[in-house]
Amino acid sequence: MDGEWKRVVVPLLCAAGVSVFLLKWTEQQKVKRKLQRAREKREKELGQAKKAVSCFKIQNAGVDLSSIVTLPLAELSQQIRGGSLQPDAVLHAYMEKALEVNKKLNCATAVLTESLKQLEDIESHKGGLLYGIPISIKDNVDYEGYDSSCGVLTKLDDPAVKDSVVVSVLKKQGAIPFIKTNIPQGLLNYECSNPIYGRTVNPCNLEKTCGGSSGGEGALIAGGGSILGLGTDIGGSIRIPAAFCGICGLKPTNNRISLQGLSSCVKGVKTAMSAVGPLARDVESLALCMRALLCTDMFTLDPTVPPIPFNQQVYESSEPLRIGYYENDGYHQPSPSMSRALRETKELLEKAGHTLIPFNPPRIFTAFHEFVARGGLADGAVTLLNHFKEGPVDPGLQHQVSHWGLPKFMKKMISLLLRPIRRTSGFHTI
Ligand SMILES: CCCCCC/C=C\CCCCCCCC(=O)NCCO
Repeated sequence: MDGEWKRVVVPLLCAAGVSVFLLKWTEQQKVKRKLQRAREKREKELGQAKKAVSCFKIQNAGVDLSSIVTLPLAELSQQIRGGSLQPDAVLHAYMEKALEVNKKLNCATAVLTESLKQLEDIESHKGGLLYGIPISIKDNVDYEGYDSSCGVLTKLDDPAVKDSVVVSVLKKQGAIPFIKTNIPQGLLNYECSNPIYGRTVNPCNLEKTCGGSSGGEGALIAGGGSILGLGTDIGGSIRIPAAFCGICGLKPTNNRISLQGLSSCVKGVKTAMSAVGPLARDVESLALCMRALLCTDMFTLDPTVPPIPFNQQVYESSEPLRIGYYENDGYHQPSPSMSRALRETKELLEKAGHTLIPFNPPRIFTAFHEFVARGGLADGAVTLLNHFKEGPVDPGLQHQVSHWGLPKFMKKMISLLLRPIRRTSGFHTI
């Protein structure tokens, strides 16, 4: 009897072991293939862009593309409008520069080769505020036919069915979105790395991060490969890469600019919402982008956006302003260099005649832990974690993902244990 039992169970156990191994191996192969497909797609687009630039250069030997990318946005726009520069030359000039910058910084997730087709009827947008201006968009901003990957495998091979409202409006204004830029996985980090497209680095120092989550934008624009870009920001995702890369960025009030057609790994969060905003080399360019976006087309395409146009009068006014500022929010510690920069800015503004008023932002602890962490993970992080199940987690996010994935009773226990020191630890909310 003893021997018979073994003869049945041992092969069964072996078969089960082999099946589990095969299943795991098949899953791993599937993940590898998916990653490879995404990377090959990007390589193909980069190759197509390179070819398009070469062809353009052969056919237009007299055009100096390298001088085009040195022009500030206002001047570039003026020259295109005046006819001394052609939109096709400008687009190819930026494509060439973006390819060069991407080689160094790894900041692109896709080249929108569709943009070359947009040139065919670009003349019909001659009245637009951004007529003929090539622009970059962050990976999570939907552009028809392209993935908005957010750096997770679940969102690959799932191209957007239509343009986001911001892309539609900018196209109507004559802008030509030509490249999508890299992000940290899940858009939840101030670094810029994900397992699909890798890490983007800072153009000022290749050893350093470009910041995140709109890190690809920061790097590409600061490197000279784009003149204007769109990012998104909840807790610093436009402002941090802009600061790290030495360019300008604006996080407008939430829903000042339409959020329709933006991809994310969390759904329905109302307590800490993302905002769309521009990044560029100078403030004037940010203002031009806001002016272009805040138009009837946007208010019609997305009726949830308050129809308040850009206030040119306020923007141009030289009236002295009362400006609120704080040096430290009592929660996130600024580095000494940040404090110094803030003080220097304050002094410059005062010298220019403005009044600077210190204030303490109220209840930062509550804002972060209750609104961002608790609100963002209100379903016990189920939605977010589902996006990480299929494939590799970026090392920069592994720590957080492991915490989010702990069984509920363990989270409760740790939360109880940490409650006495709740002001210095946020674990009980996460
Ligand atoms: C609203 C989503 C929050 C998910 C909760 C995660 C909990 C803690 C991590 C907070 C990190 C927030 C980083 C936000 C970065 C950012 O601004 N991303 C922009 C996305 O458009």
